[in-house]
Amino acid sequence: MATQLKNLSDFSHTTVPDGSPYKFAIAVAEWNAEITGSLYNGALQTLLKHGVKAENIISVPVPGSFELTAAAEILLQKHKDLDAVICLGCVIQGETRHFDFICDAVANGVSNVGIKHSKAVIFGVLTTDNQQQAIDRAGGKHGNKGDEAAITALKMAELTATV
Ligand SMILES: Nc1c(NC[C@H](O)[C@H](O)[C@H](O)CO)[nH]c(=O)[nH]c1=O
Ligand SMILES: CC(=O)[C@@H](O)COP(=O)(O)O
Repeated sequence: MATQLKNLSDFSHTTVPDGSPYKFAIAVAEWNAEITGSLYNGALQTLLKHGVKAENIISVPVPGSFELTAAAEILLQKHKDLDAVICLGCVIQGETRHFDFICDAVANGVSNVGIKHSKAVIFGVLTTDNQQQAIDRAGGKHGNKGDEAAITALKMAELTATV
């Protein structure tokens, strides 16, 4: 379903687990900081709203979305008690194919890190044609992808703990 047909922050249709037992890390890219800052605030507030203790949330900045894969690997290596890692970024198409390489690298990279560690690594990265599309998905008319990423992390933490 395209984002235009749903709101990234509407979870009234689903049950969200209690987050109090779980520990999360949030890695945030500094590129497009005005966007990623909104994603981070959305993810953080959503985790806290659903019972995650502030002391159980590790937040780390990385230079760009390409570095999110390395951050997820480092965090899961150093913090064995993490239940999930949320990766937040915003990649906006420029004049060259650099966009394609970054998006492919991050999507495949964070997926592979999660599989390697048997922990959920959440792909909370906006990959947009332009700035307005990013604004619309970082607290704008389509909601906040950071909220969605946090809800996904909570659900996957419960799955990992209960299967
Ligand atoms: N153009 C964007 C970037 N580019 C930087 C890369 O992510 C990376 O930091 C660099 O290639 C060095 O390894 N990053 C974003 O997150 N968003 C962009 O739009
Ligand atoms: C996604 C990017 O790296 C991109 O914004 C960089 O812009 P350009 O492709 O014009 O160099």
